[in-house]
Amino acid sequence: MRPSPDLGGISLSERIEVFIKRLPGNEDIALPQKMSELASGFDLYAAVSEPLDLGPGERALIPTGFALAMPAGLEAQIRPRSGLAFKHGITSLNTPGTIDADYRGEVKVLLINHGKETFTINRNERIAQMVFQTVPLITLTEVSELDETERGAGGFGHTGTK
Ligand SMILES: O=c1ccn([C@H]2C[C@H](O)[C@@H](COP(=O)(O)OP(=O)(O)OP(=O)(O)O)O2)c(=O)[nH]1
Ligand SMILES: [Mg+2]
Repeated sequence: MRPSPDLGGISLSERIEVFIKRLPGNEDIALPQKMSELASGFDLYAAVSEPLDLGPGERALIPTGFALAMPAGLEAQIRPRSGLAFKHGITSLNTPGTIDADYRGEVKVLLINHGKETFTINRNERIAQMVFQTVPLITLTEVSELDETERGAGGFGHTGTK
């Protein structure tokens, strides 16, 4: 058996428990679901009270009907679904959206319509996906000088013309 790398206490082979709370009035909304065994993301379902029309260029904050509590050292990212983006131009404006470990409010999805047609978001429709990630606990230490590297300050394409 191969050993799991140590990620500061979080073992990749261990399941990490994240608490999810359905918010009142959302008993009919599906909880986030993985659509295949090893999917990265849990698909998120729209908790709009009635169908919401998103016209070309319009954006809207879509409720999901749940809140989370996850251990320190995790975050959740809200990412677009590629099918909605490809077929309809529907994506998440602030992708990847950041759900902080200490956030206890309703998880929301900021959608924008980059397509040419109005897109209707129905209750309980899958609108985005949520991927959990580990976030190392960092202390930022101010210094007056940084070490030297081969790259130095080169960036923004300095290694080639394309
Ligand atoms: O797509 C998103 C992005 C954020 N949030 C919630 C959870 C997150 O923990 C909180 C704050 O998000 P962020 O830090 O991106 O927003 P901000 O503009 O910096 O607001 P704040 O000052 O509250 O941190 O809003 C969502 O529900 N969905
Ligand atoms: Mg913030």
